[in-house]
Amino acid sequence: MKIFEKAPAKINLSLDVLHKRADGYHEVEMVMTMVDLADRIEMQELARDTIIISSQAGYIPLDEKNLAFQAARLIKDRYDVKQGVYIHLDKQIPVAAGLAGGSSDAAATLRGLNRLWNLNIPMEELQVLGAELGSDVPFCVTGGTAVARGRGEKLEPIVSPPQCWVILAKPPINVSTSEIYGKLNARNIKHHPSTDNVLSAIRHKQFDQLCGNLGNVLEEVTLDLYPEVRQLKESMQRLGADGVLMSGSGPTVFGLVSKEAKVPRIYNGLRGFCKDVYAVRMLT
Ligand SMILES: C[C@@](CO)(OP(=O)(O)O)[C@H](O)COP(=O)(O)OP(=O)(O)OC[C@H]1O[C@@H](n2ccc(N)nc2=O)[C@H](O)[C@@H]1O
Ligand SMILES: Nc1ncnc2c1ncn2[C@@H]1O[C@H](COP(=O)(O)OP(=O)(O)O)[C@@H](O)[C@H]1O
Repeated sequence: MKIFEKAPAKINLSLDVLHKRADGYHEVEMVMTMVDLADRIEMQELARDTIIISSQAGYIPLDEKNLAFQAARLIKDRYDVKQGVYIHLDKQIPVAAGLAGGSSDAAATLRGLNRLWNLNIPMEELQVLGAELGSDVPFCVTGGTAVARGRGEKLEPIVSPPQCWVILAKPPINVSTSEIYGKLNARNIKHHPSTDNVLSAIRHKQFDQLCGNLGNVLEEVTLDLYPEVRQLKESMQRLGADGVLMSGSGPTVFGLVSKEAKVPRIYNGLRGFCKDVYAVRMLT
């Protein structure tokens, strides 16, 4: 049997760091949502006890370093599954972008194999498994819109943000999440976003309020290290996006746009100097 799962990209509408923990992780408070840019994952049963990964993308690992491989191995080990699986990743989400492409592939693999092997694992249990693979995986298991706390695994689902266009632009650099967290001085953050204001704007479907309250403390680090990300943010603002923010640890910058008529100008303006530009909808 063969099944398919979609693995959408996430964006962080706000990302606050409360403090650095004794285990080295950072205690976060983030508002996360999914956008309509997704990898497509095909999973096919194999009688042999093996995990095989393939992808059309030449730039991701296809061995045990792949997060989809790790997800398959985890579920096989934990539930004593003797069959194998062939997993093909049709990558559409740019890699190491701050869009959780790998985490979403891992989450989709957990959901897919749960179906393929009729394991009937509840979603909450899949999220607990996902946390072993990465901090963003539990959110990606259920998707939607949520506040994430802890190191990202404590989730509180909330209503969808007001519908709008999301323009994503990734400059041609790779950013390491651990390097960015490593360079953050959690005791000396200049500007904390207000999670409450972001949540209130979402609950009351106030688009302008949402745009005015977007904030990400990791921008302080990434924008200083990579001036091209700061330039990209400024370009997106100049081209007329209503709210602009870096997603996660970067380097992708997203712009929220309410009027469809404004989208082509921003998209084409960015394409002039950035290859990876996408105009997508928020997933509601
Ligand atoms: C920054 C965020 C925001 O959504 O996303 P990305 O930029 O990666 O998409 C996440 O917090 C990233 O989640 P994820 O990419 O799953 O991180 P992990 O694999 O768990 O951790 C990678 C490294 O980041 C650091 N890390 C991660 C999460 C956290 N709350 N505190 C940390 O300090 C740790 O150094 C860890 O070794
Ligand atoms: N299925 C996968 N898709 C993308 N990247 C993957 C995957 N599996 C492992 N990786 C590795 O994970 C790292 C982070 O990739 P990704 O999840 O796309 O970025 P981010 O955490 O910034 O959102 C990259 O170095 C990449 O090589």
